Amino acid sequence: METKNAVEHPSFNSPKPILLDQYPKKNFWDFSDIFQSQGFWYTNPHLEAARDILAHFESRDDDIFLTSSIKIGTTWLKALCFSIIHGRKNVDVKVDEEEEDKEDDPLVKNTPSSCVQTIENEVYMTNPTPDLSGMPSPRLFHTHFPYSALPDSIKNSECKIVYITRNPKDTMVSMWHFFNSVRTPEQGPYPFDRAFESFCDGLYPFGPFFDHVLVYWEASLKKSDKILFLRYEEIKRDPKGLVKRLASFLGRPFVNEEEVEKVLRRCSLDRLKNLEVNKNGSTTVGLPTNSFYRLGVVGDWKNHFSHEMEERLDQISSMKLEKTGLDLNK
Ligand SMILES: Nc1ncnc2c1ncn2[C@@H]1O[C@H](COP(=O)(O)OS(=O)(=O)O)[C@@H](OP(=O)(O)O)[C@H]1O
Repeated sequence: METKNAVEHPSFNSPKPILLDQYPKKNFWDFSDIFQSQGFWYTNPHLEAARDILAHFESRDDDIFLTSSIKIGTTWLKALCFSIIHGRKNVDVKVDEEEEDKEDDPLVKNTPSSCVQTIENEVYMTNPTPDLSGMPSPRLFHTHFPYSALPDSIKNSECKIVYITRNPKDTMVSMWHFFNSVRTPEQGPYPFDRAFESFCDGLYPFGPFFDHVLVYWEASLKKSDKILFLRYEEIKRDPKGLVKRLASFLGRPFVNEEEVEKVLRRCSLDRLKNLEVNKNGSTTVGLPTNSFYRLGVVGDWKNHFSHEMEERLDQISSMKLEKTGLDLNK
């Protein structure tokens, strides 16, 4: 096999390096090189996974795909959907909040990322052609891929897609904190103004932000039975209402308010970030599990943005979202 210019990723040990010089390349925050394909930026392992997924992944009608760009609230959505689908065996048993950890909650022993695997990370990056045929239905997966990179079998089957997005300013701040948390003390934090520039230019894994959002938004308008479009801020504002909507969309409506409260309590940021399983250790692709939990508030950007930054991102936002009916600042 030709391996000229192939990039090695020892931690991912990719067995099928692909030729990368056909793709535009940039460096992402000193973290890794990223490559542009069909308007979106990918790391090399993600590009390889995208190719394998396109070639091999067969969706089932009862699959559920959670989709998002990065630092959007994916971990929360994973925990919520997993709890809605698999964590309601004891719905009739009223449990004291303090007893919660002792009962049969899979989230106590498993990170949300191991409960709902990101297909390009845990599934295909570590095993390019995994045999998923024995996996019981409903299969619950997550992906950061843009809609255009999803295989036809996902787009055309009866499977459901839940997309989540977030205010771009909070997303950018969350991303900055996340990638700083995986830098060495010698490297120190990446300069915020440079991070801001690359966010505005869409130069980060699975960027550009607005293009990612818009294609899912448009698809959700055309196929509202198949694609549920959610915003982080909506869930924060009305957690019960949104989680009920989510459960109904997934075909698992709640039977009473206690159930709703239980799922929300189990998936709260405070609880998850303090569970042992999320405090130590790392994901299969080497990211520290505690780096997925931070403040979880709406509006943290105000602590980081200058007035000029606020105006610039608002301008890009208005330009990109004009006439789409979508407002990400609400
Ligand atoms: N349970 C729960 N509830 C509310 N908010 C939560 C929860 N879990 C994670 N978070 C916040 O989500 C942000 C991380 O985004 P992602 O999970 O999308 O990250 S990733 O793309 O999967 O790496 C990050 O947001 P910031 O706090 O603003 O950085 C997390 O704190």
